[in-house]
Amino acid sequence: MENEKLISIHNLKKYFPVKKSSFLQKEQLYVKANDGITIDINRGETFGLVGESGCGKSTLGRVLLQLYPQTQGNTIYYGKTIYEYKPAYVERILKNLPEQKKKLDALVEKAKAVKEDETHHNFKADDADRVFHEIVHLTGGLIYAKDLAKAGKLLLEEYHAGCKVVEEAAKLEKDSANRAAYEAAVKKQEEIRAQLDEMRKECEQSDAFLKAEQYWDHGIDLGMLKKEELRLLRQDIQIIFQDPYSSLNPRLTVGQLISEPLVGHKLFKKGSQELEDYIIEIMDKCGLEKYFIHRYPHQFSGGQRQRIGIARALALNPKFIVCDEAVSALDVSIQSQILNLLQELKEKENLTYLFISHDLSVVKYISDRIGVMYLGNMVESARSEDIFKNPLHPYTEALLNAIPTTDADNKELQILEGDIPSPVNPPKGCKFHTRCKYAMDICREKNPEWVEIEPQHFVACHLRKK
Ligand SMILES: Nc1ncnc2c1ncn2[C@@H]1O[C@H](COP(=O)(O)OP(=O)(O)OP(=O)(O)O)[C@@H](O)[C@H]1O
Repeated sequence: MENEKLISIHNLKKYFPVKKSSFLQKEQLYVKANDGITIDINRGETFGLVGESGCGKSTLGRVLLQLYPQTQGNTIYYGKTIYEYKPAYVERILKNLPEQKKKLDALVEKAKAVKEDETHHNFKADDADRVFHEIVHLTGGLIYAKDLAKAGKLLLEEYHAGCKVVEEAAKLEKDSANRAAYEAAVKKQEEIRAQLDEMRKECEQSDAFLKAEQYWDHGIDLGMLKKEELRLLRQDIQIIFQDPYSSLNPRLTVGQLISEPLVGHKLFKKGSQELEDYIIEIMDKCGLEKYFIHRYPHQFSGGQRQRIGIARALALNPKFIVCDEAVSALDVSIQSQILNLLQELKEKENLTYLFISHDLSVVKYISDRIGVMYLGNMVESARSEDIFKNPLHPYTEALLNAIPTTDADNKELQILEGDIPSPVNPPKGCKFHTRCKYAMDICREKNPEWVEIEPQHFVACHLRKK
């Protein structure tokens, strides 16, 4: 199923435990680096992520790649379907649907019994929500079917039929004589889907059913993957770091640096001519001369080193790249060259970027949409031009006012009076209220909801009610 989303993040949380200060300290404290982020990233777009240092941008980038395991929430990846990828969790859930539902119901009951603590956290509610999403992406509304064992069995048949379609399609690509087998596989899947539709009609068309129904798709829940499954999927999802000095192994030549992930993923044989040809092709795409192949990172300038980092990520033919402050360490003139290269590659290679930067003028230049983060939360997101023309969150407004007018001034954002509160013990209510000039009583009490005020323009602020 085609989906314009490439990644869908739901209630994503990443908490880092803080080391206890003494053995008398009972409560485990956490740095709430990401504290409930819900956002979609669409195919082919550059999603810019801005906010002051420490607001959790890098953490979000790393959690998306599952370099850090997520504490809560769901990250669904649509670059491949479950039929193509066959992650083990699909069978585990569908084979045991009645038990899965029981587990979910128990979590929902527990969540109801827990009162939110003063920092508005109900961890049981998070558990229930996560497990709900883990299941409904596979079942849709059939999670509420009367005969769950039967629903699970049929969904599993549909899944196997879908996997068969993928296999036959691959054979067809190699051999046109396989058309009949392919068509038979498609027909079988359609028949099972028709039976599933019948089952759906038999369910009570309640709000809960309809809510679950909207999630039925064939994306991959990254948080559910086993280590080895994740390793394979990393081909699709790459990262480029800020500091090309420390992210490149100084003992390896450019050729070795680019070939390392290719050999690791068994795409090429070490030392083969094909590999060398491919590396030169990638280097060329990234503006690196062929004869650089035997040089070491220290023999290059910062901009060239960043090109090596880009080539390394690009070599695996990824679909999605997190660019984490990818140009922040470079001189302004070099920055624009690297930004142009990224832009060019995005179009040629059909890439999607999450572009993390503390510098709004850079983000403005490259992004289709922008998300603004404050203390672990997304406070606003919209199309780039709407963020600049019509900022709805007071924090976004302050960020925009702080864009330096002389572009030589590329310093960390120091935009508002007052310190950023601690992410270990953030302010109650809206986390921004301690620095907001419009703060009202409700802002000190209640966390504002994330609402869509205009198409594609989301904000979490009590001033903006729909
Ligand atoms: N591995 C870690 N262990 C413990 N705390 C961490 C870890 N990584 C990040 N943090 C904390 O999480 C919060 C968010 O950090 P993060 O690096 O994601 O912010 P950022 O917006 O990218 O800022 P910067 O641009 O300064 O890196 C910070 O308080 C940081 O100290």
